[in-house]
Amino acid sequence: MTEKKAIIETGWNFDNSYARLPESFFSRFNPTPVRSPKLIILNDPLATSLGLNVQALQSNDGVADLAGNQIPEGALPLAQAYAGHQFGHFNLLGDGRALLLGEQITPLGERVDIQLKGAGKTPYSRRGDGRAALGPMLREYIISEAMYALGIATTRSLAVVSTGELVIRETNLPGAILTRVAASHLRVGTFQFVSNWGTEEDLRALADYTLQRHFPEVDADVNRYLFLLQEVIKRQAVLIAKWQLVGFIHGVMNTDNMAISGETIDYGPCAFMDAYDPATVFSSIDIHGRYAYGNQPPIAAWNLARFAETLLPLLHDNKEQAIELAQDAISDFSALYHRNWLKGMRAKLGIFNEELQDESLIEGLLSMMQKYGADYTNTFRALTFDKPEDTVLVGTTEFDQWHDLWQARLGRQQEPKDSSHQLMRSSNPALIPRNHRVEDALEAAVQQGDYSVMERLLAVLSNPFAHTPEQSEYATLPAQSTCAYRTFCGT
Ligand SMILES: Nc1ncnc2c1ncn2[C@@H]1O[C@H](COP(=O)(O)OP(=O)(O)OP(=O)(O)O)[C@@H](O)[C@H]1O
Repeated sequence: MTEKKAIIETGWNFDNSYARLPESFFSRFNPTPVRSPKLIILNDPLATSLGLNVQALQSNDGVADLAGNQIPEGALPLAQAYAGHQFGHFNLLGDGRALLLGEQITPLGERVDIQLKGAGKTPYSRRGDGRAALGPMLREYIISEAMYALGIATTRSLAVVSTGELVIRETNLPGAILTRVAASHLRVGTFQFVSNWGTEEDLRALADYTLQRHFPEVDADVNRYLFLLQEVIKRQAVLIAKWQLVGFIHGVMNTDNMAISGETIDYGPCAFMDAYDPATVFSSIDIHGRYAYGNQPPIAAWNLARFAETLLPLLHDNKEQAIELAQDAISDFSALYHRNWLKGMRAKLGIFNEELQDESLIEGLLSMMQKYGADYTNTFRALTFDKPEDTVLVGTTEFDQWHDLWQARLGRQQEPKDSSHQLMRSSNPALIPRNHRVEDALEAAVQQGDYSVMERLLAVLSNPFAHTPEQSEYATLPAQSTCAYRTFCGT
């Protein structure tokens, strides 16, 4: 009897709804094969939840899929066209180094984009090489997965494959491809592209597609395009509030990096704030602080206004009335954002009910943190565990006074102290991806080929609210302040 070798199916289950949109929205294009692909990291739980077989993905065939060296059955690779305001300047862009393989239909019936980032040149590459370097792709993997564990809507990372080829940047760097998973890659910039270069029919097709994909609950008797605008605004209000609450700085909030789904997208120059300061900027290219921590909410509103402009022809036949509808919707953003932020801040301080003075209590703490350069994450953590001695604020009379006010505030609510502690524990992460920890992990990986540092970091980051001793170790600040820390994008 001859033994049959069992073939394990990878589990790709593609549908390609985006490819059914007007042809001008994208370019069908295949990935450019790479010399010697090697699997660096695979996200096993994510693969399983997508209906993919981990063992099959680890095999030569699986790695060839993730490297773009072969096209999985049912995939229809394409580069999406989009435009965007980059630092306020409008440009025609598009996937210059990413290719959408297709939409994976998961065992739960959900539809997610599977995209290879760094898969080679596309018609939108302009002068770029279509490639990505290993360090930045691992960085995207680490931070996006940390954001997911923090409960923040985000694109996810399925795998990183090294290519065996070098990419030429300031120096030669090892190349890599990231497999990104997203609810979709529809961006504010996608609408800007169609609004500028398409017909009204194209715009309606895009808006209808987006509604069907992300907001299928839309009622038949409402203005569906106004509903789309309002829902996108709501999702962004939730998202940006969550960023602010954990001290996340995106770094490059261009309109092409604002996802219609409400997920965080593009982990280029992002980083987490250490000492609390609204003016914090990490990105080396953000010279004027346009995307500083404290500017993120108004910048989100600005981006949403650009989104609203694209929808004007669909909102109402009468231009004036369309503008009025759009303006009303946009003006809701700051109140929506503020409500989400305040709710989150109350939770961070163990407060369940609402009092008018809560905001001044919160502002009081934040301004003390700013004055004394207190670490944002660790201060809330210290308060969570009644360990104010762990913050630099202790010893100042301002802090003692503030602490009394806070305790009195907690005393005025009906909840037992234990419940407040529970709420704080689940609202204040024990740790965030500290810049120096991320850099250490990347250095070991890229310079020495040692992935163990990154794997340990990913393990502690996967459960940020556990408050274990190991996490405390990872929460320590670097010996020197990281204020001078700079991130770079476009690699
Ligand atoms: N090496 C490259 N080759 C070709 N195009 C590139 C390259 N790097 C960036 N681009 C393109 O430049 C534009 C802006 O780059 P940005 O760094 O914001 O995007 P990205 O990180 O490649 O993609 P995404 O926003 O999908 O995460 C995008 O259109 C992107 O495709």
